[in-house]
Formats: sequence, structure tokens, C-alpha cells
Amino acid sequence: ANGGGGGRSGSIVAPPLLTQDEDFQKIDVNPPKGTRDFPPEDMRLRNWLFNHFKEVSRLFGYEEVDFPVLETEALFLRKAGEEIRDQLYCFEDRGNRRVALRPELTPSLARLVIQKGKSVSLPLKWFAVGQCWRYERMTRGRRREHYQWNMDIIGVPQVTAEAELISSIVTFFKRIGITASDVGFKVSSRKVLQELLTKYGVTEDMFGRVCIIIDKIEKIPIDEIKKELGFTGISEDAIEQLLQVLSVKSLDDLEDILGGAGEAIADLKQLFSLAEKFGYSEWIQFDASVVRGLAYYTGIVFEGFDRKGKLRAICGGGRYDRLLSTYGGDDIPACGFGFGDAVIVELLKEKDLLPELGQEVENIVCALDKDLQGAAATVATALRDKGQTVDLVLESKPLKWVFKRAARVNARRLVLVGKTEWEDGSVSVKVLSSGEQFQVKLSDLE
Ligand SMILES: CC(=O)Nc1cnc2ccccc2c1
Repeated sequence: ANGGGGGRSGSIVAPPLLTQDEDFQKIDVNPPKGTRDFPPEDMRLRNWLFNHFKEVSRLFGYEEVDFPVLETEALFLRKAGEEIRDQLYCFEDRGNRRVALRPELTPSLARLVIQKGKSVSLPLKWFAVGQCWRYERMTRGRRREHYQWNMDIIGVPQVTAEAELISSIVTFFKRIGITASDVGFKVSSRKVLQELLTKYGVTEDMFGRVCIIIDKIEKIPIDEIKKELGFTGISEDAIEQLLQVLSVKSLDDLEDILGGAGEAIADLKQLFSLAEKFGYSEWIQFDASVVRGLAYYTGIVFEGFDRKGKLRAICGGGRYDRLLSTYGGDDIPACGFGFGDAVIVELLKEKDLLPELGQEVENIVCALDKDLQGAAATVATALRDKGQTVDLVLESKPLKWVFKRAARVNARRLVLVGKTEWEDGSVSVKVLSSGEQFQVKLSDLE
């Protein structure tokens, strides 16, 4: 509809002759490269997934928030060499402002917390499900957008916060039929790296960069890793020692190397003990090689992985105690996770756990001849006012067509408005599963 613009009212203006060929050119009906449409069937799966995200978040007492998909570019301009930065979907808008489509939600959340400042009482427990963007050469044929579920706790320095976040993801997995034998969480702390780098005399400002390099440890050859670490000023033998520590497989072995005095060990011990109390011990394991690819993590980091090792990380998160202060906010501790909508669907397919979601409608209402179309509208409204879902047949159609549509929309029953019945305020109802058919007064229809 073109709104009031071209209605029947006013003088009829002959439309301009469609002379230029661009008026005829067929547009490309596909969505832009790397993006998806959500036709009904895909939208049903997406809603099913997002409803689980949101129900778990509410189960944990979190409040939903959202932010613009468009942010100032500066919010994402970290200099640690992150992939998310190289692929920023940024541009200059018509006001010559540098802007970007958000590649993640955490910076926006930090911005909003700072904006709210003293007017919000800590701790904050917020969640969001939002579309995030990246711009990479389509050579890789990868998607340029995905939806991310985030949960964040702002203002809690203790690892009870991280322990609760992992519990919420475990709760989500259990709700959709994923078990501890399907997936696990690799858990570590960046304080391990921090304590080592301090020992090797590496300065704080190098910390983020070193983490990003190490996060690539399984993605690029080890010699490349060593070379890149060399550029940050770490000595050769310090690099060897560092890589040694990252292959440590138990907290006890780590303690032998770091000594028991550091925060890293204390945090991790407490997290594993809390995991026991939350009841998800069998879901988590210590893995010193987990650093995650975001520069702002400062403490515990974790990532969900499929135990078959066929898929990329399912989700990931950790503590980011410095992020708010880097944006000029107060020194407020924070932690959170991101959970993308792509890998989880691949996992559900693998495990044959995809739900079967068909369209459902309770009633199809149909007038048996065209001068009963108004009556059919009245019947549809009566049912809708009682909260019943109704697919109203809007044109006069042969009954054969109506039965076909009833099957397609998976209607539970057919409500037929016929001349004789309507004269005494009745309609005829056919329950499609049993074939049972009966007359009923409109007022008694429920
Ligand atoms: C598997 C997948 O689609 N990943 C994906 C897709 N789009 C993104 C967009 C922004 C940031 C990360 C992204 C990650």
C-alpha cells in the first residue's frame, strides 16, 4: 500500500511514462552478500532459539537491553590487532561521521553503563540478543552478519559472576537437549599470561596484543606465532617458556610453575569449586591455551566447544575489568559472554536436535458464499477476541481450495459460515483431525 499518497482521492494524475529503462530493470531479489533473509520456516527456528536465550536470561534474573546496530567507529578502534577490528563494517555517513555496524555488543553495553553512571545501582545483570556485522572479502564466502546472545554482569569483582554466567549457558544447553558429553567449556585466566609476562618484563600495553597472537595458536603455524610474539619484544627463551606453560593440562601443574601466590590460581580454584556447587563440574575443564580473541579480557576466560572437535567455538566470554575505564568510565569490574546463532544450529543438526516447527493455526474461517463474507469477518473477530488464532479466508474460494489451505496451515478446525445456519446465528465446525462436524451457536463457540 502506498499510504495516503496515491489513493482514489483527489485529481487523478497520469503516472509519468516509464521511459528510462531503469524503471523496468528487475532488481536482485537476493539479500546483500553475506546476509540472510528469514522466511517463515527459518524465522520459526530463529524465534525458537532466541526464546530459549531470553527465557534462560530471565530465569537468571537478567534484564533485557538493546543498542543501535550503528555506533561511532571509535567505540571499536582497539589497537591490539584483533580480527574483529580488521573486519569492521565501517564507513563515513552523509554527515561525514565515521560510523560502524557493531561487530559485537559488549562495547555498546559498556557505553550505556557509563552513560547511566550513578543513576543505576550495581550490580547490573543485563542481556541482549542483537545482530552483529563484519565486512570481509567475500572470497571466504562467510557470513557478514550473525545474531549474538550476550549476558553481562557489571560491578561484581568475584568469580561468582563468571561461575553464574557459565551456569546460565549450561542451563540453555540442557533446555535444548545438549549434554556434557556433547559440549564442554575450556576455562583459563588471562592472569596466567599476565603473571608470566610480568616475569618476562613485558609491559602492560603489550598484554592485549600478546593475547591476540596466542589466540591464533591453533589457526596459524607455531613459527608465525613465535615471530609475531618476537615483535612484541618478548625474548626467544621467554617465548619458549610461555608456550610451554600454555600446554599445561592441570591446575596443579600450573601452580607448580606460577607458585600458589598469584590471583590466577586462586580465581581458577574458586571457579572450579563453585562449578561443583552450581552442579556443572562435568561441563568444564582447565585449559591454559584458552585466551579468546578479544583484547579487553583481563581475567577468567572460557569458551564452549563441541567434544567431537568438528565445529568452531560455540560461545565464549570472560572478565573485562578495564573496558569501562578505557572508555573514560569509572573502574567498574565486568564480565560477560557472547553466543552466536550459527555454530549452535550446526551442532543441533549434528546431534539431530533441530526442533520440528510447523505453522499452527486453530481455526480457518470461511464464508460458504460471497455475500456471507461479512458474517465470516464477524465470526473471525469473535474467535480472535477470545484469543483463538484464525486464518480468515478473504476471497470466495471453492471448498476444495479451503481444505487444501487448512492442511497447509495445519489448522485444527474449519469454521464454515453457511446461509441457513447463519440465519439462526450458528456456524458449522469441522474438527480436521477426527472429521467430527457439528453446528454451534456463535455465542457458544470457544
Ligand atoms: C559462523 C558465523 O556466521 N560467524 C559470524 C558471522 N558474522 C559475524 C559478524 C560479526 C562478527 C562475527 C561474526 C561471526
